[in-house]
Amino acid sequence: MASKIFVRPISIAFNAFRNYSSSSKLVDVSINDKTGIATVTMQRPPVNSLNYELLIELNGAFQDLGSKKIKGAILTSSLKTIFSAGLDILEMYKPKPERANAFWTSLQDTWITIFNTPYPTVAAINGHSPAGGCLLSLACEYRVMVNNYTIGLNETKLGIVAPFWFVASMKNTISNRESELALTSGRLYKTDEAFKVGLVDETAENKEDALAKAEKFFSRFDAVNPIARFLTKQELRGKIVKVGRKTFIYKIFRKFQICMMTRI
Ligand SMILES: CCCCCCCCCCCCC/C=C/C(=O)SCCNC(=O)CCNC(=O)[C@H](O)C(C)(C)COP(=O)(O)OP(=O)(O)OC[C@H]1O[C@@H](n2cnc3c(N)ncnc32)[C@H](O)[C@@H]1OP(=O)(O)O
Repeated sequence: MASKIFVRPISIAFNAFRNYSSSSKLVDVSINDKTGIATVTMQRPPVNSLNYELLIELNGAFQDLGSKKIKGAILTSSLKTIFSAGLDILEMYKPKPERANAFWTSLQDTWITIFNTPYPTVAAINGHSPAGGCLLSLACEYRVMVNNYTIGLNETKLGIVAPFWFVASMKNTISNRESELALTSGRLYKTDEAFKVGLVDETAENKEDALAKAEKFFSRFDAVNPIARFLTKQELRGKIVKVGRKTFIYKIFRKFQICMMTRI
């Protein structure tokens, strides 16, 4: 039996941008009472493009799950053929500086939250997952992807530069060499190709199969102390988050991105 939990309303999560708040539910969160597994489902048709509101809801959902006793969380999509199309291009087209700032902050915060959860995470990638969609899946600990879709950081093909924390997330998952080849060419991998290089950990026939495989991943930790597990995760991922969040370069880079966005 699955119980629903409410995602924090956008207006409360980010009062400074009340004008942009939305009451629509872009993220569904359910927790299976029997298994203790949470499923976080993005539901922003047509392509789950990541706008400010969706990011705020996603961040809130993963943060709230930190206060629940869950076994793990699965990130997936309600759409038939798309996991997420990445950043909402409309957010990058002539935005107001405040909106651009809020958008980038929400993107970075969401990445940090998912990358750093105390509980295990799996992306059940049930559709195409370019750019920011790929980033979301890389923030999870494990990826199961349905056959015959595409995934990757294709920014160079769009004439844009993937921020260094996108790159760091890729390098945290596949080799430096493969990351270089993939990022410089803006490669989108098909599911089987992504599996071969380790960008995804398992392939699946369909969404149900992906969810079942995702659930199975959590059983690896049945005999593991959750605090020891989390501290180990932090040991492995902490440096990347620190670089992503605090450095001077990060601040400069963000200013640069916002500057680019507001000038286009
Ligand atoms: C991108 C230029 C911005 C320049 C600004 C530069 C500033 C610096 C910023 C630096 C940013 C760095 C990091 C960037 C990360 C990103 O995530 S960028 C976004 C990258 N995303 C993509 O490349 C995906 C593009 N979309 C697709 O490949 C396909 O749409 C799909 C996801 C595979 C789905 O295909 P299909 O099922 O055939 O549907 P479509 O008909 O193509 O699309 C349906 C409608 O959805 C709209 N749409 C698609 N993607 C997006 C998106 N990312 N944002 C907003 N809207 C999107 C598409 O236009 C269709 O709309 P309608 O025509 O109105 O139906």
